[in-house]
Amino acid sequence: MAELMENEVVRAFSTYAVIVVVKMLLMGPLTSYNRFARGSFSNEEDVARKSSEEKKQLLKTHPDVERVRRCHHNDLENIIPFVIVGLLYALTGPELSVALLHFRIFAGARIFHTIAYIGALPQPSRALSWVVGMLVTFSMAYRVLNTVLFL
Ligand SMILES: N[C@@H](CCC(=O)N[C@@H](CS)C(=O)NCC(=O)O)C(=O)O
Repeated sequence: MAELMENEVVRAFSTYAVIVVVKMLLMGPLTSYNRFARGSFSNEEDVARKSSEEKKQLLKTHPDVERVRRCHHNDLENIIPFVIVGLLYALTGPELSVALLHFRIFAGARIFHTIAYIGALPQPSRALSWVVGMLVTFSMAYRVLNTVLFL
């Protein structure tokens, strides 16, 4: 493992994988913040100490909370495949400059996707960032299959 970490591409991958995973993890606290700020809870036990009138108000969805949840869900759909495919890609021994280009574009695209989603920026800004991120993962998947295909 320590030897593997001496490989520059693996180190670059680890860096960008952690950046996008931490970004994704932060969607949880952002959801919680919005729940408290907007008064929107989804479980009876979360509002157990409130009066029944308050409970009725608080046990409701709020568009801002749902937006962050959808953004988080979209991260799960895209960042998990990036981490799995990206690790395999890093192990195929690509050129460092090409690998860095993949990792940087993906990280930039996903950070922009979050800004576009949370900030409700006009489309196609979010769609384009999603497509760019997905193309990076497909490009890495192509290289992995091209290198190791064994059916
Ligand atoms: N599961 C996604 C698949 C397609 C997708 O990821 N589209 C991008 C660009 S429009 C997106 O940001 N979708 C919004 C979302 O996943 O909530 C969806 O339901 O939209």
